[in-house]
Amino acid sequence: MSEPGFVRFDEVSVRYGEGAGSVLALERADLSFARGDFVCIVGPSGCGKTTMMQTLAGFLAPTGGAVSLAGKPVTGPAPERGVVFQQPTLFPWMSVAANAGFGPRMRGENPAEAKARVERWLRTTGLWEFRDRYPYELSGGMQQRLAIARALCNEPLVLLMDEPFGALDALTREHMQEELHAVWRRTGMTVVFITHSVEEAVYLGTEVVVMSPRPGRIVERIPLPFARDESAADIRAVKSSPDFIRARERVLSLIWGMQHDA
Ligand SMILES: Nc1ncnc2c1ncn2[C@@H]1O[C@H](COP(=O)(O)OP(=O)(O)OP(=O)(O)O)[C@@H](O)[C@H]1O
Repeated sequence: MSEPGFVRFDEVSVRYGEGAGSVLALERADLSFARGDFVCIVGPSGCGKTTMMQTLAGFLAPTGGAVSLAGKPVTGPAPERGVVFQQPTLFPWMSVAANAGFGPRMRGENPAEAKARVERWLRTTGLWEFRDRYPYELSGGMQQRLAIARALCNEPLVLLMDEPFGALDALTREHMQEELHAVWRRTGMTVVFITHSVEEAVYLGTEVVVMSPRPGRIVERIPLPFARDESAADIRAVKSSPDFIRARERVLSLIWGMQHDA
């Protein structure tokens, strides 16, 4: 079922600007993974995580190498690649349901099908009873759930998340991690997730990808068992288990070592 090259970064380099003042943000980054994987990218600040994700989103063309999804080169943004940012970019004048259904509506999809999909994802993200409210009536966590529901209403092949829980308080963040994990388990979707929280990455990821300081390269890929463990639904139990703490410390010491050597 799963294709190892579902998402591929082939020797991807990105240089911002030209000449002496230019910045090489990413240098021949190579990464490939299968459909259904939950890939968490971590690394020191400024190492090129967002740059890498933007090449997959199609917001940024690499200066070298190529990015592909499901065998097709990425040449620009498309609904098959849903993006969720740290700040939920919602339309304040639209209701929750209208925000969620924006993509399908813009593409002129069959209204009954679009409506069913909106209901499905608003129910999945616990927002169905708030469907007639407006973004300002929602908490920060609910707004971010809506941003996720809106991306999922486009039925993307891959969901790209750049520090999606970075602006939330610690308790809400943990709750959101649990919810995202449950949605991922239920749907088997493919996720690329950038985070500064190693604990979050180790809990959510089927794999943690560690990048070097700028220019960013992939220095280590660490497969993780926690996300796929059937008995691991209880976030507190997982995060306090000795195996989890060992894995978290391993990733932390890798990043710590790189920052120290830099
Ligand atoms: N538009 C731009 N023009 C010039 N330099 C840029 C631009 N965007 C990013 N950079 C530089 O490229 C490097 C990588 O940035 P990027 O945002 O991808 O890193 P990051 O790992 O996501 O950082 P952080 O963890 O701090 O969010 C940084 O040194 C940054 O200053």
